[in-house]
Amino acid sequence: MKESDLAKRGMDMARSGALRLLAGVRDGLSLSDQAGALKALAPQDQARAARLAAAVLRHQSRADAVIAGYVSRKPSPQVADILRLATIELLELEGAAHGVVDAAVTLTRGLGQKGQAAAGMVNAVLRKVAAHRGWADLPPQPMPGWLRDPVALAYGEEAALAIEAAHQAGAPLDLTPKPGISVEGANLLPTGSWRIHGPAQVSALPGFATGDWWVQDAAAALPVRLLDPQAGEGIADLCAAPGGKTLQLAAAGAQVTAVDITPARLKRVAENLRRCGLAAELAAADALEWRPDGPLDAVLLDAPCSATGTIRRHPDLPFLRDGSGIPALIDLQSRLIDHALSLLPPGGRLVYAVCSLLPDEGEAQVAAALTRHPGLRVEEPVLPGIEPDWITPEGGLRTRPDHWADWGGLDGFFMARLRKAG
Ligand SMILES: C[S@@+](CC[C@H](N)C(=O)[O-])C[C@H]1O[C@@H](n2cnc3c(N)ncnc32)[C@H](O)[C@@H]1O
Repeated sequence: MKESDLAKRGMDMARSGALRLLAGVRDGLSLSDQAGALKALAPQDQARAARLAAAVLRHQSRADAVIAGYVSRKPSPQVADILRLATIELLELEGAAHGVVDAAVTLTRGLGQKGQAAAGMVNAVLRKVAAHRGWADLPPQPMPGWLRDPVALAYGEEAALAIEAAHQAGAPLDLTPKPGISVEGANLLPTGSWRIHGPAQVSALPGFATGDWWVQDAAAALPVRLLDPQAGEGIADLCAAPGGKTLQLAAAGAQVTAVDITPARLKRVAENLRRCGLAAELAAADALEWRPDGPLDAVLLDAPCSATGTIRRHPDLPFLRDGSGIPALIDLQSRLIDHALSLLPPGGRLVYAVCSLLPDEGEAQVAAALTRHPGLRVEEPVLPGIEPDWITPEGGLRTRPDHWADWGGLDGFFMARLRKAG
């Protein structure tokens, strides 16, 4: 087969793979749930399929707005995804019109009898889409109402739009190195993380095999920096998997116990520790019931949350959630805070963190903990590289995807360092 035929075949496989992933998301499966679904494809085609599916999820509302101008009635869900994929390839990824349109028509025909009937429409619509002007002026995909309303209320309408633009732009690759290590080919960020822009195969990067660093968003690396672990301290990492923060604590020389309720996820902590040559005790347990064998100096509680701060990396999240699980998460978070505090001696410190944009899971949780626990204090963050406006009135640290816009943003997190009464 000629090289150009091989490339076309690979691209066609990636497109079909992307459509399978999108159908999975419409059926309620996350992209990471579907990690093994495209095993039959070559690794580079799997990666391309995942990138195409993510692009459709990031730009869906913009693609739908363009397509709506050229269709007379609503297409079936499968045809809608084919039209969206082709529209995004044409207008966002600047794919060659004839190749993209032909591929979309072939994919539509592959849907059986109904597809045969729709193929002519797909061809006609996409020829008009290819000539469409004004794509860049369309607003970014809005967050769903259950998320947008509280975000706009908390940070303002302008910030909500900037957050949506950051979701659309996606995220760079951030790495946390072991102390004293520089990462070849990456840029050092002010907070100490290293950043790589553009697509990268993580396992092929220098330093991966030798365990010099691990993948961790620059914001996700801040809770451990805020805790300021010292060599030899006994620290519990509650809700630890897949273990980015466990690795940071262990690399600082702390005696870490990593607790997680999901044994399969705890296995990933073990794998990450092994690759990086670091050690921690692992406990598969409900953090609400777990108690340490000996005294602790500090606890890190990276609580289960809505994960709405990570939409740049998980563009499927807004399509999979409807916000109905948030009250139960808020209740669990406050019980976890109370239990974490009960594990500490007087004067011990707790860092509470969530990768959420919702103040109810962050700022409000800390305010409520302060009223439930007289004598508990918030200690203001003193960390290299953080911006003064990330510090909240109650002394926590709030990062948002639209922060550091010129450097590629960072995930939405809230964290606070709490000191138990002495
Ligand atoms: C936000 S993730 C933690 C990320 C992790 N700290 C890191 O830095 O890689 C939340 C974790 O909480 C765990 N989890 C949820 N409920 C739990 C509970 N009651 N006890 C312990 N772990 C729990 C989940 O299995 C999940 O791995």
